[in-house]
Amino acid sequence: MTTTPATSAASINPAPSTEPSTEPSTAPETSPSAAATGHSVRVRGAVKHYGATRALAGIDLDVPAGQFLVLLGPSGSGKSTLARALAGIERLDDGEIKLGEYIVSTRRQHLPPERRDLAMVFQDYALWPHLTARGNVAYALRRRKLPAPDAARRTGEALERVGLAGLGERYPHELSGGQQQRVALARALVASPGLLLFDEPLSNLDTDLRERLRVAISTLTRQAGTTAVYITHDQSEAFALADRIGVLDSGRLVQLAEPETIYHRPATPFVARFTGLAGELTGVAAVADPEHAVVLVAGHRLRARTPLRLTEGQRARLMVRPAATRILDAVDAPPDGMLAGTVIDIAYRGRGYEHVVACAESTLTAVFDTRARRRGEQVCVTLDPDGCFAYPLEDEPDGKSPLGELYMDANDC
Ligand SMILES: Nc1ncnc2c1ncn2[C@@H]1O[C@H](COP(=O)(O)OP(=O)(O)OP(=O)(O)O)[C@@H](O)[C@H]1O
Repeated sequence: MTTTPATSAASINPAPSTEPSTEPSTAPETSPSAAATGHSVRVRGAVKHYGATRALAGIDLDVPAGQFLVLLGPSGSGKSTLARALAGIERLDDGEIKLGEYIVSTRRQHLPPERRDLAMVFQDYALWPHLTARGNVAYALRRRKLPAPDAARRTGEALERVGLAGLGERYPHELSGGQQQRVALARALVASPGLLLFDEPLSNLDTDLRERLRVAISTLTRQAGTTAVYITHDQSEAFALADRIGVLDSGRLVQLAEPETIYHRPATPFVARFTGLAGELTGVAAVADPEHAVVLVAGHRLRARTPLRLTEGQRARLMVRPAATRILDAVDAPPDGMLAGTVIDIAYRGRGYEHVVACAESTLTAVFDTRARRRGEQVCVTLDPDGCFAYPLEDEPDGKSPLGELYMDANDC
């Protein structure tokens, strides 16, 4: 099979702004035509080591053309390495990457970034400091060999699409961080690449800007019909953007699914934790079938989903989504599905209050009520079985036991 995208219009972004102020030499373009739609992405057995560190431990991944995939994982899980391997910035030790019809990486062959018909948006914008906003965007069309009026028109349109029509003549140092990232987005979109790679593009921006630029990335990428692979460690960003989410843990893809599936059926305790919990409880499975279990927690019977096989009598960890919790007035003997607890903290969230509640020798955070409870108040917490997941306690791969820990970021989902 050939390894060259014969009709590709290579357009990886220029080097970061720390580079000398000369434009890098680039391979001649194979065709001036733009990709009409995105490329499919196929990764098989991708392995990458840095010395003794295994950054990618055999990744298999398929992204259909035009889909928006978010790779979600903690620091060091291999997200950037995978994105850089897709871009061609890193060489794989083993495995294969196919973009559209063309194999671009194998153990022996490696197509350079500028011939992969993709563009990348980085956390630090990576704009040329010596070029204006317009110049930076136009740079991505340099190898299209378009007539000058066409290139100028497309550059102007791209700046307009990202809301920077009036700022084209400014240099990067004359733009805010959000505006610089909009330039980077326009530069990525202008050449209509087959694949857009985003490496934590919103990390340097404040909350309001993040939200607005996230919407711009979501809408403009989808309008362009481009395939997107977006890297983040922020679960709320992942749920908001993705058609599908791939969760990475220690160089492995541990779940790849629609956001709804990741949220309602996290495949492992790691996925559940990393996608937002109010807290964790331990108990013993009293009743278990393939889909659900009743777990006895401090004498209370709590129903939960069972993403992994759980047998009766087995010790279980019950993981609770924030949205599955609700606070009620205390009752003498809480019925099944409820726990008695004590409010230890309260946070105002506009639409109501989130409470931290000590119960069953653990702590649940982000327990919602429209009215504020008092610190020290005795309450009941109801747990919706659809937002609770019971896993065998001894099957946890990381062996962590975060009972009693507070889940500070659990309010995002
Ligand atoms: N150039 C390098 N040299 C040595 N080790 C590296 C290099 N790049 C990455 N690693 C290691 O490979 C592993 C995966 O790193 P990678 O940057 O892909 O993770 P990540 O999920 O993107 O993390 P972050 O969110 O912090 O950027 C980590 O253990 C990291 O320390």
